Amino acid sequence: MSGELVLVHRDAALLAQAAAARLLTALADAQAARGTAHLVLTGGRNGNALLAALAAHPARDAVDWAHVDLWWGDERYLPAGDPDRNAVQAAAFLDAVRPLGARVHEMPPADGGTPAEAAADRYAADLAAAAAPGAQLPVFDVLLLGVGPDAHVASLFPGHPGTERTDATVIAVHDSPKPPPTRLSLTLPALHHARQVWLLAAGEDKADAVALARTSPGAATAPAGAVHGTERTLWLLDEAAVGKPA
Ligand SMILES: O=C1O[C@H](COP(=O)(O)O)[C@@H](O)[C@H](O)[C@H]1O
Repeated sequence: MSGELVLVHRDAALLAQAAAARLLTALADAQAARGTAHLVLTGGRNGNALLAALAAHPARDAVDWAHVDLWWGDERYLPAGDPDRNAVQAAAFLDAVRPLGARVHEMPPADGGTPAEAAADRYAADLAAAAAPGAQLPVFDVLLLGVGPDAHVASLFPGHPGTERTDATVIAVHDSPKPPPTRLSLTLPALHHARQVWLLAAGEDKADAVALARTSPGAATAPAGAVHGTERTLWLLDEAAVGKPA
């Protein structure tokens, strides 16, 4: 099992600022070690706040963005440009790093005809194309996961069949308990292809999910507690999400 660390910041804004600074260092370290960095992005409140802080960070360009691959852990399967797509909510960050050469791998948007399964297969193929020969996935340097109030991560929801899928790296998720109902998600085995997993949670409404996940009851009950990095698993929380002052 990888090393696990819990860091608690005063509030959500500080959490986003501190995580952004930490992420820039992690990406620069990955590039120093391997020349390139693979980062998996998350949607949701905390993921969006982190990306906004990253885009505005004075040390943003300490990272060589021309050697960064940006992936998504999940996406809401909606048409391109829909304001509820994770990639659209991250547009300010993506628009800041694209001109610097970052390779942005968005999950396919719904086009009114392509089944979500075909879109998932397409993203799996994109991932495989970036992997070492014979592998299905690149090794992600940092994988960001926003923890939902029900302890879901990516689009893997408690009690939902997606948490059990081991036959694919990317799946279509139907009847999601959180709108929209159709989503694309990396599976648990794919999420485990990361050196560092960072779980983000801020706010009182996340306290129960964090407490439950930290007891590791299993993926079917709390997917957030079932994802671990091969080198490190980092819980990045604010005081409200731990339910008491640190
Ligand atoms: O729908 C989603 O929600 C979660 C967490 O969102 P939050 O707003 O409760 O923080 C996020 O991890 C996931 O990427 C997203 O699609």
